[in-house]
This record gives sequence, structure tokens and C-alpha cells, in this order.
Amino acid sequence: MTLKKKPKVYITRKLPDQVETRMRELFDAELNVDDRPRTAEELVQAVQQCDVLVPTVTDRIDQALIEAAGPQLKLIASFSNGIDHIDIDAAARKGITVTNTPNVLTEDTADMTMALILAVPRRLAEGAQVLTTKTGEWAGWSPTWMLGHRIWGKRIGIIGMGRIGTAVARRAKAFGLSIHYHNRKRVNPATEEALEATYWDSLDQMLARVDIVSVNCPSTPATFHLLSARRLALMQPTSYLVNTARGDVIDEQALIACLKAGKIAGAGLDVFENEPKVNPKLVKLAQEGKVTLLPHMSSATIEGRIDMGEKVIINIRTYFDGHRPPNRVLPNRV
Ligand SMILES: NC(=O)C1=CN([C@@H]2O[C@H](COP(=O)(O)OP(=O)(O)OC[C@H]3O[C@@H](n4cnc5c(N)ncnc54)[C@H](O)[C@@H]3O)[C@@H](O)[C@H]2O)C=CC1
Ligand SMILES: O=CC(=O)O
Repeated sequence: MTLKKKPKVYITRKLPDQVETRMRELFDAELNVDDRPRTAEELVQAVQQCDVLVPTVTDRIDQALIEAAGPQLKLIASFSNGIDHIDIDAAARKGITVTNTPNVLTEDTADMTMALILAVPRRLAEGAQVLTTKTGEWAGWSPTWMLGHRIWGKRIGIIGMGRIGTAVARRAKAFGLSIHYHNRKRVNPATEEALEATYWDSLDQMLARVDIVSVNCPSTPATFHLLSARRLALMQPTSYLVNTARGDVIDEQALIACLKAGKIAGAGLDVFENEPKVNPKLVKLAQEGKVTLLPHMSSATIEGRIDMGEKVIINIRTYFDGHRPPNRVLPNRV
């Protein structure tokens, strides 16, 4: 699809300066310099005027919005890896192409997942807090104070052995964890062999046998509350749960109940069911040292965000040059 004039591109959030500069050069770009999240009404107005919408994970691109779009809207080039905020089927029905930005944030997200895997059993946030709130005063080293749990030699169970899950497995192996995973399908034998990974067809069985569970699958109808009250109850009381994927893969209320009852030892969460709201009960559990909470920042590196912007630009350019954009998301492929 070739446009004679520059495509009108509506970007919903502030992006790194160099990405915005390039977008201004290439497109008729409407930026959001104040970074105020756009309202549903503003998004409706935008899709009635722009050729390309560049949303992020904080925008809801649902069926109603897509149906309200004008005929000129051809492409939704999301500045995100996950695409659960977009109704891909509704877009396909309207002939709108959807793209995302995979790969470039894999390693950053895996790093932060590993950071949580280390932080929760080793009480990193609690320890850091001691010196932050007490203005540097503490009683000094003690043989029995601030004891956490060793992760070396333990078993990690990864749910979703895709790009990020595999990158987490590589890191975890280097930290002396044995790798277990559950995925829609088994990964190729070479990857399994390199990671010395054990595949569990049954998620239930894996949950009962591992010490740390890492959630790395997308949010889809099939993964909604995949970690339900029943499945959380299968985990060992000494085990930990880390989620850097999407909040709704875990039944958050059930997780809170499990943590309060001591049915699992702790959790590290970067994502929440009702972002940006965080359940106050989770905040309280964080204050008690039972969970470590991060504000959805697993992919937050400047390098990653610039690369994501570059991918968005390539997807838009390729589309308007008449080719299939490299990161096209197809319906029913989530
Ligand atoms: N916290 C953050 O800042 C970030 C979070 N993410 C999240 O991480 C997710 C994963 O990203 P990638 O690894 O790049 O995706 P990917 O598509 O490479 O991997 C996802 C894996 O999950 C598996 N899967 C899907 N449905 C499943 C199910 N029902 N049961 C078991 N396995 C299932 C897939 O087969 C695939 O192997 C994204 O969808 C996004 O939600 C991604 C980037 C940053
Ligand atoms: O959560 C972030 C993403 O890009 O997906």
C-alpha cells in the first residue's frame, strides 16, 4: 500500500527523543510530548483521522475502538511485545494490519525476571529498605539476621518457553537451577539439550515439583487465570512465584490468599491484573517482605525502547512500501 503523502501516524505515548525525531522526519507524526495517557474518546478521534495508530500496552484497542476507525486506518503498529491490549480479530475483520516489537526486549525482560528470581528468596528489597529508611543505621552483621533461601541447586519451572522464557532458562541454568518448563508445545531437542531442560506436558505436575515458578507466557483467553486457586494450591509451601508476563495469567485474589496463608513462600511481580492499580493487599504483603513488587518495568531500558521505536518505524515503512511488515501479528496466532 503506497501513499503519495507521508502517512499520518498517531503515537499515543511519549517515546525516546531520537525515536520521535525520526518519526517526525519520516511521517506526519502526532506525538504525545506530555505523555498523558489518552482517553478512550481521544483514541476514537485519533482512529478517525490517522493512517497508522501507534499504541502501547496502556491503551485498550478493543473491538469498539476498531469499529469506530475511519477507512484510512490501515495499520496498528504497537510499541510493545505483548498484544493482549489489541483485539487482533476485530482488526483483521476490518482489514487492519497489526504489528508488534518482539525480540528487542527479550534479554532485558529476562534480566529483570532473573533479578526477581534472586530478589525474593534472598530478601533483596527488604535488605535495601533497612538502609534506606533508617538513614544508614543498622545493628551490623549477625549470623541469624536477614536469612533468605539459597537458589543454587533448586528447580525452576517456566510457564511459556518462548523468547523470554528461553532467555530466563539460560540465565537460571548459569545460576545453578535445573530447568523445567511447560509450554503449548515442546521446544526443539537442541534447545532442550543445551538447557538440560525437562518438559512437563502437565502444568499441574510441574507446579507441584518445582521451587520457583516463572510466568513467561502471553495473556490470552487460554492463559487467563492459568494459575488459578486450584493450581496455586499445588505449589509447595517453600516455593516462589515470579510473574513478568501479564497480571491476569495469575488469579491475583487467589495468590494473595495463598501468600497470607503461607501456602507459598513469596512472589515477585512486575505485572498486575488491574494496572496501573495495584491491589492494596499486595502492597501490604510487600511491606511485610512476602512479595517484591515492580511497576511493570521489565523491559525498561533506554536501549530497548529505542530498538522498539526502530521496529515500529520499520513496520510502518515496510507496510507503506507495499510489503508485509516483519512483525505482523496474525489472528489466532497469540
Ligand atoms: N513485563 C514486561 O515488561 C514485559 C512483558 N512481556 C510479556 O511476556 C510475554 C512473552 O513474551 P515472548 O517470550 O516474547 O513471547 P513468545 O511468543 O516468544 O513466548 C510465549 C510462549 O508462551 C507459550 N504459550 C502460549 N500460550 C500458552 C499456554 N496456554 N500454555 C503454555 N504456554 C503457552 C507459547 O507457546 C510461547 O512459547 C508477552 O506476551 C508479554 O505479555 C513482554 C515484554 C516485556
Ligand atoms: O510489557 C511490555 C510489552 O512490550 O509487552
